[in-house]
Amino acid sequence: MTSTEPEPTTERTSDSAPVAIGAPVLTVRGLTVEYETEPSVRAVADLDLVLHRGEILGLAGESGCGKSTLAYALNRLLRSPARIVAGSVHLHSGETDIDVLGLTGADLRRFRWKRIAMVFQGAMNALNPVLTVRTQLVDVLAAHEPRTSAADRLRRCTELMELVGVDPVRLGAYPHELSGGMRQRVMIAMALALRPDVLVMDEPTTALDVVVQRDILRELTALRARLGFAIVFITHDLSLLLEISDRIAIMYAGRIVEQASAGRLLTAPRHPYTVGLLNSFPSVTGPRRRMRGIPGNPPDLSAPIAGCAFAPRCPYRRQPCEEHRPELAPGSMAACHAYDASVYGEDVPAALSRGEFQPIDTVEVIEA
Ligand SMILES: Nc1ncnc2c1ncn2[C@@H]1O[C@H](COP(=O)(O)OP(=O)(O)OP(=O)(O)O)[C@@H](O)[C@H]1O
Repeated sequence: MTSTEPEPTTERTSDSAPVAIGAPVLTVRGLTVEYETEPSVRAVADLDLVLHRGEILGLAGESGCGKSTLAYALNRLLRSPARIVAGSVHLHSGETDIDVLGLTGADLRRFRWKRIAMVFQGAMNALNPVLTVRTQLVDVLAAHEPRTSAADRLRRCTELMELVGVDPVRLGAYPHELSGGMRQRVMIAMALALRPDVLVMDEPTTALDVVVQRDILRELTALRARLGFAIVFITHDLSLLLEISDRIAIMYAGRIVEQASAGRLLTAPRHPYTVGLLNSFPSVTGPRRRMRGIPGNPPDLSAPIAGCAFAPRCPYRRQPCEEHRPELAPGSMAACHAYDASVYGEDVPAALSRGEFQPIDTVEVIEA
């Protein structure tokens, strides 16, 4: 059992229903994605991830760290110039083990929506403006389950609308007759129409006001408890992820640098980047603290990175950080040399253990 493969647990969700987090449903190994531009951009690098049945995995990181590229790769939705250059993605559904990167043609079309469905950024504007909600939902069902009768499809449309909290009388509405929140709920209904194993959500609620956003997310977590699908939820809003996720993976420069339960991440973050992110937003429930952003910018992913990609912005960097890349090894808590005294040259800095992040110009940076 490694840090990327937690023990199956039973979590309690916001609706108080116990959720069994089960066996792996999606396993990603060594995934590497490049944009073949001039120069090429390595947006996802050697990434490992295990998602469990019924789990909500939050994926956080600053803009440009590769979150969307990863999401699109999982669902085989990447378009040129993006290319998956290495790695594997396997979906485990019952007795079936699907090699996602090996799918082509009709198998690939069947896989999308049916196994992994996606709700992406701005999805609520992706509904066809000249078709009613009913027609669009029926189209998804008819395309993937052609043997069902018209009456069955209509019954299913009503069920789906009820599932996402929209009155089924709205099935006859055109998208412009619905509020943003309702359109987003309809998109979630479409994504759930074929009972997927995994729902990938890329910034699905950022365009909505906070109250509507929270309502939708509360219902979504209740739905996964009832239906048992797993969710990969992507946003740069770490405070939101801490509320809804079972587990959180922090991405930086195309790699996962820390992965932990939401509770552990909040109370005992390990990677200096995670610490920096946590110090960048106000805590609603925790103690008041001075907020500081992380100075500097993420690295240019078109240039080779020697050592730790975060080192130039890290107040705890030492010489080895600039020379060798730290790995998120099985069993390790964070991809950071500070947790390996044999490389770092001293014990974990006390300020890092306390979860403090000080901008580099206000602390003494110790070079080995
Ligand atoms: N079509 C493209 N051609 C070249 N490079 C691209 C392309 N799309 C994305 N990239 C680059 O890939 C890297 C990862 O981008 P990606 O959109 O996956 O990050 P992200 O974390 O999802 O960002 P955001 O939160 O802003 O959506 C960035 O450096 C970006 O500039």
